[in-house]
Amino acid sequence: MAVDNDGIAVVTLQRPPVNSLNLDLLQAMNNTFDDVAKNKSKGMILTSASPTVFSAGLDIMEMYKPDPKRVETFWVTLQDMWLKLFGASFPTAAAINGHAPAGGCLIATSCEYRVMLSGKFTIGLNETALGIVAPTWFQDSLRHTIPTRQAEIALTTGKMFTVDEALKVGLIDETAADKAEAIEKCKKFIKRFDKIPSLARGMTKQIFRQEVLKKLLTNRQADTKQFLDLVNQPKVQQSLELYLAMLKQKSQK
Ligand SMILES: CC/C=C\C/C=C\C/C=C\CC/C=C/CC(=O)SCCNC(=O)CCNC(=O)[C@H](O)C(C)(C)COP(=O)(O)OP(=O)(O)OC[C@H]1O[C@@H](n2cnc3c(N)ncnc32)[C@H](O)[C@@H]1OP(=O)(O)O
Repeated sequence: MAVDNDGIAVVTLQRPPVNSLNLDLLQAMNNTFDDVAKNKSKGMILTSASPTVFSAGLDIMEMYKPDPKRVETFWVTLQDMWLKLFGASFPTAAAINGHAPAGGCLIATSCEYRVMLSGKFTIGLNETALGIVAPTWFQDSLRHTIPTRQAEIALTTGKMFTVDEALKVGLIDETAADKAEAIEKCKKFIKRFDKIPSLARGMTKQIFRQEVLKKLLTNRQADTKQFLDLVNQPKVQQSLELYLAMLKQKSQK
């Protein structure tokens, strides 16, 4: 992960090939979010070092034949990442310079503003299409971004939106021709707050988001147990094995 700082922190996810979210990347993200808060940056922009993938979502290898202690730490660290990002008092924006399926979409929808590169990229919560249920807080992040009815249809169908569709439904706020333009547009959004007192802004955002945050905070243990029960089911392990094989086969074509 690289951080440039000109008052606005540009945080670049840098875990080739597809920025899949494993324990190490999530821990690095959490440390970075803490640093951005401590450094009193004007705001933070999340982007990717890959030219085609913003983030492929959760690293499936963390869930396949997992070590019991590590997989629990993995989930708790993912919860922490979301609580820090969705609940950040500083302004946040995502310069989405590639595909953003599942957990990649979670990161983007946890930010306050999204600019995505025009092109053949897709974004969405595709969990149901993979035979799994998007956790409540994943669903809440989407419901917080697009109209409830559109969110329900997208979640139940596991819809991956094209860039045009995402713009139309409000899943992204703007498009850009390239990464530099996406970052500039995100900076422009963050600079809108230059004349707004940051304490009032931050508290207003937290009040606006508190219901959703509280839901996970009060249900953390149950949410973790639900995940662990699911991931340890032989049938789920079988599906993960098949899915991994399918991804490998596709990448070798
Ligand atoms: C599937 C989960 C099933 C069960 C989970 C069970 C229980 C869990 C319960 C609750 C959790 C619910 C929440 C889940 C949220 C998630 O985020 S799950 C992850 C979902 N992500 C995806 O489905 C994306 C899969 N990837 C892709 O579609 C493409 O890779 C992508 C469009 C992002 C990029 O395409 P491309 O540039 O062509 O790259 P390749 O496909 O060729 O991939 C390059 C190598 O990267 C490996 N890889 C890709 N995605 C992942 C991943 N998410 N985790 C680990 N590894 C991944 C891919 O296999 C290639 O590897 P190789 O080079 O062959 O070694």
